[in-house]
Amino acid sequence: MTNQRTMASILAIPPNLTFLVLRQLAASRPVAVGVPISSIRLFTSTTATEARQRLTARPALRSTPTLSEKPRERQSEKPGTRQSEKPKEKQLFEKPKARQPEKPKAKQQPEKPKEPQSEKPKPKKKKPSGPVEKAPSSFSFLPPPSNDPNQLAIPAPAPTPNSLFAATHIFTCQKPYFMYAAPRFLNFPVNTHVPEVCILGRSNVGKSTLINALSGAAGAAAGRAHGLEARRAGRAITSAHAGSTKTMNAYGFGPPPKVAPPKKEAEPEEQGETRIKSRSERREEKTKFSKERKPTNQLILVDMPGYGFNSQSEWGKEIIKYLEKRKMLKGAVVLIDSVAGVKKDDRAVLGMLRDAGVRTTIILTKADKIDSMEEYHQGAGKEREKGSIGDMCVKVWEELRKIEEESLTWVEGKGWERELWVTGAGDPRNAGLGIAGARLAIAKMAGLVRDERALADEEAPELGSVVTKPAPTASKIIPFDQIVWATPHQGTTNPKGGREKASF
Ligand SMILES: Nc1nc2c(ncn2[C@@H]2O[C@H](COP(=O)(O)OP(=O)(O)OP(=O)(O)O)[C@@H](O)[C@H]2O)c(=O)[nH]1
Ligand SMILES: [Mg+2]
Repeated sequence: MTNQRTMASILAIPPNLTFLVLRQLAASRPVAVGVPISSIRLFTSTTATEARQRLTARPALRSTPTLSEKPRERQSEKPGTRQSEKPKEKQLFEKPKARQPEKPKAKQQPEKPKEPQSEKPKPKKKKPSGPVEKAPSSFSFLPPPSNDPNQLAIPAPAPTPNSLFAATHIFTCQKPYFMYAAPRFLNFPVNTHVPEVCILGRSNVGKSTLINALSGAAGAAAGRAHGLEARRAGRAITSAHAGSTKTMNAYGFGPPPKVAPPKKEAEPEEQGETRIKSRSERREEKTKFSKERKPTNQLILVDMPGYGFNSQSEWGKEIIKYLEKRKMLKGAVVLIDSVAGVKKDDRAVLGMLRDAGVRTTIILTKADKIDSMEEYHQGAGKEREKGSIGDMCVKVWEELRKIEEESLTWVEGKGWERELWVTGAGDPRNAGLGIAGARLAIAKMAGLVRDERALADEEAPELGSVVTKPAPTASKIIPFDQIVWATPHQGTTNPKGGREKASF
């Protein structure tokens, strides 16, 4: 019986203390217990397993916390303040349930100021500090008459909307297409149908930026075209570092022209000729009929590597070959920095164009670097400031006239265009400054668009200034024979017999 009672009392003892209790019992009742040790061990082991089962069963009854609940517990519990760690007394005195609702109040308070914050994103957009005036889409100057004592540049009359629209359509009706990059002239694919215009200028003058602006990239976007993304969009890669364009890169604009496939000419043997063809003739013939691809675009612009700083002499040699040999080359656009003006390298390239007999148009770039839009217009006024765009135009004409002295054909109005076009292709403030005009200048040179203004820039005036009359209709062009030339200090006589004053 005593053994049974002992065992019963042991049952109520926690399992971790059974061994100690048994030792105490053995010490207090050394003889009377009389329980074999093996049975005690067995008993203790069974109670331990039962107790373990109970302990393990308790957590199983609890619902396992979800992922969303876990962070809540962590947020509410500060380190060292877990409820399980707190003494029971504290848990009793504390009234967490009553205080807990105060926390959401603290959360609600910051929510109120958030609403007005979300309503005020606009103050971040600061208005540009620069002028708000709208940039002219076409901006060009004509040279003053030789007898003008002031020798001021004359703002050219605005092109007709028809011709501006036609030129803009070519460049923007579809995405530009990056056709190829040719490191050497030999790498150029054969082209017998699509007119080409090349863009020349010193390194960093803004050639690639202008090409992007022509295709519709606005302002800063035109001057920040980098990497594969720009390539995929058909854009020219630009950089603030000189010498970024290292190959002759061709870009296609406008839809493909409708051209009939080239027909093979009759063989000389068939015509009874026995002449043996030279190697270059055979190669040309072979490429002409077998390798020329179907035209993809209406117009090709070739972005040339810049000359001057960071350039390579090899590029110059290849460019000269291109200018001399490319059959579909309709003209060259030479870009000149509005601030820097004509440099030694520019003179050398203009001389190259003169020698190769390539028709040339000058476009002034970075005109936005002149402080305000007012100064553009002051270029033509009598109270103009020094260093205005008008002064720059006068200097450019002087240079061109010096260069043309060595040629009989490459002359004002024939070899080079008298009208100077002013642009700010990469201007972040006045996006698109003069870009529509530049499109017209290029499309006109390529023979794709007619300039409908009553200008006679084919020939330089010998005496006085050119009289231009507003065209009665947008499409009518006054023939060269009908243009009336003004004599110095006199009015002009129009064909109808009346007298009219020289315009400008
Ligand atoms: N402010 C202003 N910056 C321009 C303009 N045009 C070009 N730029 C900047 O001038 C830098 C050179 O432009 P690019 O178009 O890469 O010059 P590039 O002539 O092609 O230069 P290379 O390829 O090195 O021969 C870029 O950082 C352009 O953002 C402009 O009209 N106005
Ligand atoms: Mg470039």
